[in-house]
Amino acid sequence: MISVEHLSKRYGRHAAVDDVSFRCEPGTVTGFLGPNGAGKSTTMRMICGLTPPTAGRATVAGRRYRDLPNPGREVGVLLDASAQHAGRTGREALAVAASTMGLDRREVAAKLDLVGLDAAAAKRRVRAYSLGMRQRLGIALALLGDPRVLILDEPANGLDPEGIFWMRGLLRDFADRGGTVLLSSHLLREVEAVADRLVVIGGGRIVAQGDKSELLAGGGTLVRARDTGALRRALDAAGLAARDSADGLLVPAETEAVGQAAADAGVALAELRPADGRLEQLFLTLTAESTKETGK
Ligand SMILES: Nc1ncnc2c1ncn2[C@@H]1O[C@H](COP(=O)(O)OP(=O)(O)OP(=O)(O)O)[C@@H](O)[C@H]1O
Repeated sequence: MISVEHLSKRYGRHAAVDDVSFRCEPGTVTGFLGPNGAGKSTTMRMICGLTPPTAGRATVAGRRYRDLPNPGREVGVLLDASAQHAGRTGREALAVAASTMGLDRREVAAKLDLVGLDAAAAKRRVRAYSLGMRQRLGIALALLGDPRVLILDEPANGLDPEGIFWMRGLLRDFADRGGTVLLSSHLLREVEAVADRLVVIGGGRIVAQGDKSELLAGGGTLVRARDTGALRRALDAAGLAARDSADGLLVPAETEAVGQAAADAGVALAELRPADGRLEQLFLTLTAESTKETGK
């Protein structure tokens, strides 16, 4: 369990994080979502005791991070995969951490295996690792002490599509066995695929939080046919109001009702899907604003 209560961080006059509160429960993956510069890393660093908050408090498993007697056994952290000691081999990096935590050396081999770093990769120095390999090593380090909580900042960065798929499975499995996961991303689709809950941050403030399905619902249905006129008449006949959108017709109804109306009228569809909901719209606006501000 992670609890964040009214956390704020100011740098001079700039509020990097402003009165942020949320909780992450056991058995769930919480996606911490926000555009670049929104305050995700600063919040995570405060949870892990690396940045002192200006106000507020964060606890992991009921205690402040720095009060945990053996933090690596309680919470696995991956904040910056490129911050690992470049001169060590992957195996050495894990062995050093295992000895600090008082773990059996066998854990090193088990975790290398779990994250898919083979014997040859384990013998190479970290400076020769790709970003994807560093992420895998970082995840191995986070999992080393078999913690019940994982805090991962942009763990999908640098992973290839197969790696991203693998990581989603790993995090889902971790949560399904009762673990608590907090992971950040600046990409909605990336966290949407694995998260149960979403916390959305923009300009240092929480702008939305809740169950993923609730936050993503409510957009209606997007439908497209080659014969738009026939589709419009079919929807009319079924009593469904439709309006034009850039991608087709937008209908404030479930996909099933829209598909049925088209089928009843014998209209062939080219596309039928839930339309982007409020969260997508909100997130697009946030991202556009941050791009304007930062020029990124
Ligand atoms: N040490 C610091 N000194 C001054 N300003 C900082 C510092 N660390 C972060 N900031 C500022 O705080 C804001 C939030 O940054 P943060 O890194 O937490 O955002 P983020 O959501 O993690 O984005 P990114 O994905 O780009 O890292 C930004 O405006 C950033 O410039």
